[in-house]
Amino acid sequence: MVTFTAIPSPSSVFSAYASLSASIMLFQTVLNQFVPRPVQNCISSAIRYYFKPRSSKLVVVIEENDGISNNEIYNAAEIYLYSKIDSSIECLKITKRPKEASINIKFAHCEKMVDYYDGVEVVWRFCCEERKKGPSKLVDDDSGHFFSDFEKRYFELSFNRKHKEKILGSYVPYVLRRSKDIKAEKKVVKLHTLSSISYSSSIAWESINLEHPSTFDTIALDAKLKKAIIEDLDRFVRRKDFYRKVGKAWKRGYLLHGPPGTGKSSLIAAIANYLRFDIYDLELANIKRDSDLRRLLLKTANRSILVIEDIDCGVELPDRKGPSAHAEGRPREPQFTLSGLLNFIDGLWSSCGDERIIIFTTNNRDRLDPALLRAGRMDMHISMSYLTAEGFKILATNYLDIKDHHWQFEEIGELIESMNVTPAEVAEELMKSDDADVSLGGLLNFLNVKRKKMNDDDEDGDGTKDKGSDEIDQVQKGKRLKLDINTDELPR
Ligand SMILES: Nc1ncnc2c1ncn2[C@@H]1O[C@H](COP(=O)(O)OP(=O)(O)OP(=O)(O)O)[C@@H](O)[C@H]1O
Ligand SMILES: [Mg+2]
Repeated sequence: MVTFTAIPSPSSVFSAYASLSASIMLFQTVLNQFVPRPVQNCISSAIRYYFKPRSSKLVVVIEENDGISNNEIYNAAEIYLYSKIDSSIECLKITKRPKEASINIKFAHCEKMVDYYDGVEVVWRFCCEERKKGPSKLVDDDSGHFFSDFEKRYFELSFNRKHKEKILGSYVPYVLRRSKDIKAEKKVVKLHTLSSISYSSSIAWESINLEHPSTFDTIALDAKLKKAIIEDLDRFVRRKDFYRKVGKAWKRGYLLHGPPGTGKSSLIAAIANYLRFDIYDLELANIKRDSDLRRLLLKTANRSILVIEDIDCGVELPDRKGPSAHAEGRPREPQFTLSGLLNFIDGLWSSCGDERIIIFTTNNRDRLDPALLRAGRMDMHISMSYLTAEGFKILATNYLDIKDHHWQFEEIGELIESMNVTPAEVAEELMKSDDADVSLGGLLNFLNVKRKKMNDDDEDGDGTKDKGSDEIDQVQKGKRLKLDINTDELPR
């Protein structure tokens, strides 16, 4: 069977075209004459929208500022992209403020960067335009500094629209997370101490950069104890959801106890440097009232360490039963009390702060109020004690750069094990010369003199060594570094 298809003749095509053009012209004339201008605009943009060829690209604009506050995603993108700058970038600008440790890098002109996430290509474009009208704005640069702003800055993030869910739901949160980590790495750790305000009787926090070089590598500690502390800190910082789930405040308390010069303050600095947490050094002797304590503690920031050194002798704390009697028999003003401190630790601050560490130090744990020692208050009791032969090797590596075994190590190690010598004493000897042989010779001499003095004292006295506390008893029995963890309190 044969079928015939009718092919339109050129004249019929031309006449159809002519009639279509005539209809469009008629439609335009009607539109111009009878329809108001705003409605005309709406109709034409709707027509353009429906007949425009569809692009597969989706562009997301991330402005620096929404007119009121900074855009967190913009700041995060800035930090994230600077960490990925490659040779394609032609011009950058750098800044550094006096209190910052490292330089800040920023794009100077419009730039384009390509990134890949889970196999998907994303293109970032940094755009920077001069503001056309209006006064320049004051902009907070995310570090508490304000500057006048003549430019409008934004990022354009473009990708294939079929990956919209992946990019907005997972890539953008990833950029936010990465920027937080990069910021934490760069963060300058601050030490906040109390100072009195000249025009009033109150006291306030004052901060300086913590330039204490102590780290877990430089601190002479029993390897197991060091590992346990690091693991405890790591567990603590990653357990946000756990603390929320069990309804516990996200805080952790450590009690460091041990003789002077055994590294309690150095360990605090090592913890702060490890976590990049600020330290708030609370000197109890400066605090007069509970209300001052509350005010100061409320001013401390999250991700910080509150330190109370020498808790046993910083201040005579009235006990928890209330005001004690004054020397003249009059009741003492109910001012700063131990219960105020403990209430705060247990309650007030716990409920309004996140990622807080509290560290108490003491030279003598036996002298502490039992209220401070009861289970659950301090999560970990860390005993810092006299130097061991193993600890000495860490100090020798740090101070003298001796990596391998030195011929004097054995003799020094044996002497150290046989007496109570603090890391501070040994560190001081090791600092006396750059020459390892000279330093170690000096240390050996120091240890021998100390040993002889100890023997002489023993002969003069009742034949026992000067122990003074239980802790030293444990040292004599070879338990040099002890770690008690209140295991009930440990999140698993
Ligand atoms: N365990 C240690 N590892 C490395 N260095 C140490 C250690 N202990 C002490 N030092 C050295 O001794 C100095 C004094 O130590 P640190 O101030 O940390 O002792 P402390 O236990 O806090 O003493 P105090 O009870 O008197 O406050 C430190 O600056 C450090 O150089
Ligand atoms: Mg100290």
